[in-house]
Amino acid sequence: MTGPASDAIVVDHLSKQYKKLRAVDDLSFSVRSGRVTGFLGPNGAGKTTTLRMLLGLVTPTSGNATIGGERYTELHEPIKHVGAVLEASSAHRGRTGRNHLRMICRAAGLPDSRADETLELVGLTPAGKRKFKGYSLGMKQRLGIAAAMLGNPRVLILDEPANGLDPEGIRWMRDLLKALAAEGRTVLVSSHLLGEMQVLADDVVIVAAGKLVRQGPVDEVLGSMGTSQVRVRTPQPAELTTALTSLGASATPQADGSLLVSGAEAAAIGHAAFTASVELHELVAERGDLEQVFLQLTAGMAGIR
Ligand SMILES: Nc1ncnc2c1ncn2[C@@H]1O[C@H](COP(=O)(O)OP(=O)(O)OP(=O)(O)O)[C@@H](O)[C@H]1O
Repeated sequence: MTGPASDAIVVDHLSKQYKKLRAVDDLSFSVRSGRVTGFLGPNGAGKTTTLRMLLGLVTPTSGNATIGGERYTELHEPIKHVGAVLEASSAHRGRTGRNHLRMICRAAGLPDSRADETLELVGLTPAGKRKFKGYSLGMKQRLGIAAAMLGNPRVLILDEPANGLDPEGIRWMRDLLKALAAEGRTVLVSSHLLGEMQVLADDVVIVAAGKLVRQGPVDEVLGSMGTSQVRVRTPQPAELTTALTSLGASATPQADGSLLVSGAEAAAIGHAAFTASVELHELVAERGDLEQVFLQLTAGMAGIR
C-alpha cells in the first residue's frame, strides 16, 4: 500500500458552534500517513465533534477538514478511502456478524468475500455465524473495525476503540492498529487511556476546550515538558541528597527505597556521586509519562462546559 507521504488528514481552522457553546474553536492540526496518531483531550474537549466533522456527519460552522486533500462528502466511494468506528457497532440483533458485514458489502458494491476476510482480520471468524445480540462489547468493537476495513481504506478513524475491551483485547487492538499503520495507512484514534496511547501512538494531537494544546511526535511532546527524572538507588541516600542539592537538583525518596531526582541529567548525578564517594546501585533515566504531560498541558482547561 502506498500513500502520499504528505499529511493524510488536515484540519484547518475548524470551528463548531452549538448555541452558546464553541465545541470546536479554530482547531488546526494534521495527521501523517504510516503512523498512529492519538487524539487526546479531557471530556468535552471536542474530539468526537471534530471526528464527526471530518466524516461529514456534522457541518462545521467554519473551517475545513480534509482527507487526502478532499472533504469526506466529496470522496468518490468513501468506503474505499476511509474506515470509521465512532461507537461500538450496532447491527440488527437477530443478524449474524457475518451477514451484517455482507449486507454492507452488497450496499457498497464490494465482494462478499471481504466479509470473511475482515472477520478474520479482527479475530471474529469463530463468532461470525453467531447472532449480534449475543456479542459482548469487545466483540462489537471488533465487528466495528471489521466493517471499517471492508473497503480496505487508507485512512482509519476510531473514536475510543478500546472501550469495553479487556487487557488482552486492548493489546490485540494495539498490535492491529500498529500493523495497519506500518502498511502505510493513516490511523487516527481518540482515547482516554493515556498509558495505552503512550505505547500505541507515534504522534499525538492534544485538545482542550475545543482548542489545540499541542501536536507532535510522542517523544517530542514528552521531552518538551521537561518531566524527565532519574531514578537512583544508593545505600547512602543522605550523602547523595546533599551532593545533589549543591547541584541544584532535588531528590525525593520513594516507597521502594530509591530516590527520584529531578533537575539533573543521569551523567551529572553519577559524577556528583563519584566526587562525593557515594556508592550507586542503580541510575536510570525515566521518560516523563504522557499522563503527567497531558495533565500539565490541559490543567485548568478540563471539565464539562
Ligand atoms: N449536538 C450537540 N448539541 C449541543 N452540544 C453538543 C452537541 N454535540 C456535542 N456537544 C457539546 O460539545 C462539547 C464537545 O463534545 P464532544 O463530544 O465533541 O467532546 P469529546 O472531546 O468527544 O468528549 P468526551 O471525551 O467526553 O467524549 C461538549 O460540551 C458537548 O456537550
